[in-house]
Amino acid sequence: MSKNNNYKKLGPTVIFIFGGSGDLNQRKLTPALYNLWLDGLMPEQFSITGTGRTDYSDEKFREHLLQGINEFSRRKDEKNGSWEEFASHISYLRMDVDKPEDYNAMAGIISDHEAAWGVSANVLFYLAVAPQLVPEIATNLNKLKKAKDKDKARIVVEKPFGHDLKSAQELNKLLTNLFDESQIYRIDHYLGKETVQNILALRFANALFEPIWNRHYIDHVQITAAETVGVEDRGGYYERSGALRDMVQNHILQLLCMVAMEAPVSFEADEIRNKKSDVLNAIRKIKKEEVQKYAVRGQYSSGWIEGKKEKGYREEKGVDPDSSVETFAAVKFYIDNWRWQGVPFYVRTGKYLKEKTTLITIQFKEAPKYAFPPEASETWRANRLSISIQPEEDIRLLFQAKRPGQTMSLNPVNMVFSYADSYNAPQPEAYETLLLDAMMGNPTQFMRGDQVEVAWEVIDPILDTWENRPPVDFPNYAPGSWGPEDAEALIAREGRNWITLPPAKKENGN
Ligand SMILES: NC(=O)C1=CN([C@@H]2O[C@H](COP(=O)(O)OP(=O)(O)OC[C@H]3O[C@@H](n4cnc5c(N)ncnc54)[C@H](OP(=O)(O)O)[C@@H]3O)[C@@H](O)[C@H]2O)C=CC1
Ligand SMILES: O=C1O[C@H](COP(=O)(O)O)[C@@H](O)[C@H](O)[C@H]1O
Repeated sequence: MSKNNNYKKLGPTVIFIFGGSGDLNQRKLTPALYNLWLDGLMPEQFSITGTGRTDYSDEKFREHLLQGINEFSRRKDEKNGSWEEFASHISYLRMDVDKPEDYNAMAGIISDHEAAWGVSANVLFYLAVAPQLVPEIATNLNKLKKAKDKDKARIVVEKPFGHDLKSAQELNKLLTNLFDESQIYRIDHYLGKETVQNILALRFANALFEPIWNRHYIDHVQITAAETVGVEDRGGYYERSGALRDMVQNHILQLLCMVAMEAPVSFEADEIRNKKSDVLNAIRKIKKEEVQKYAVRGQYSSGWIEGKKEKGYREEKGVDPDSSVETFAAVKFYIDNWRWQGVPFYVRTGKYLKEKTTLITIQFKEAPKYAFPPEASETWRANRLSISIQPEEDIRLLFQAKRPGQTMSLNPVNMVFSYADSYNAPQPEAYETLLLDAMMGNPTQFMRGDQVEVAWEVIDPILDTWENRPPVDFPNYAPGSWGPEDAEALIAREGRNWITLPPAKKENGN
């Protein structure tokens, strides 16, 4: 959003990353800042300080981050001195967020930079830590004079925001007591993905989809966010989270909002957020006694993927050997408003699934009258719009076509828009877009407090029910599968099936 529209040169900025020694910083945040710097989008004067309890020297910390650049960044270290120059802006501060005295060093870092630069700097506090640490950090930050400067200081809070509705409400209350709402950036990195932002362009910059984008023409919507990795080293975090909190409460509900929202009248931050809030408010709350009908949970066992034996979730580091935390979740939602009444939205997400794919499918209804001979085609459900968010980045419109030949034989074909074929330039990563937005003070693609709370209201009954009714059949899916059988049944009993897509280039040759 920020890049072309209203990019302006940023003022001197001091960045602190709480959780600097953690996975997110190594995997996404530092690579994003590095790419912004390579693209000339970082401020002229800036510093980045990572924090954590791990005992790093500045040098070791930079080495750790360089590994992340080489493994995860869209641009690796080209060994031309760029990384060294960028890394000279990075330092490490060993601190425990629970110790108020450790925050004094932060005040010192800010004032040292301001003295060296001769200006009052902007400060970005990025909280890349588990939600239970956020209240402590926010309370301690509030004692720093600079953090209270609403024109200069911003606080980015990672998802999940809170642990449930109650804690999210408490956290919102705490943060808005301590800081001005304009300083608080609740991040959901899916909102920074190019392909996600493009949903707004697809829907609201084209007139052709709107007339059919409703219950009269759409049979159902599917959202799949599948990963081929397990929880890796994040067992400690995941044990307090699970798939529903980690992915559905935030990323998946935000995707659902993008598909289901009404047209905004402007691109003002609050206008977009209001339209999304309307969707979240209209999602039917699942009654506790109906959770089993609407939601399915799963946990991966040990098993083989690509010739390699993988551990079951219960054997992962930091995980309780009897854990009932779900690594897979599928839910059927309904949105009770005029546009979507009666249209099911099936969503699913999980670790160690068969494919890495984030895919939104809009399945249109059957043709009202099929004049072709029945043998012409096996399917009447041929009209489908597939929005591939990642790793394929394309949009496909599936429709029936006549096969060449003397018989009337039909088969579905795709009209494809592919990012790679249409644009040469590499796409920025989500965190690049969002970090730039946060530095610029553009909150459009961040969550407002009320949105987060309503999303918890949607999820809480499922969480409560699952927590109070431990699963009897865990583990219940093998790595490399599409999750538990019950997830297939959730959709199959309504005469539908989960849709996955082959790479676009292979699909049309049939
Ligand atoms: N990893 C990812 O791909 C993504 C993560 N997120 C979110 O980011 C957040 C962090 O996740 P992730 O990086 O994976 O988690 P990690 O467990 O890898 O990192 C947690 C960080 O918190 C720090 N920390 C924990 N306790 C303290 C303490 N008492 N004092 C100081 N620092 C502390 C750790 O530092 P140390 O151990 O050195 O003390 C570490 O740097 C989560 O909310 C997650 O949902 C969001 C999107 C993607
Ligand atoms: O927020 C999270 O997202 C990642 C998946 O992000 P993606 O951009 O690679 O799709 C997920 O692995 C992680 O568990 C979760 O915390």
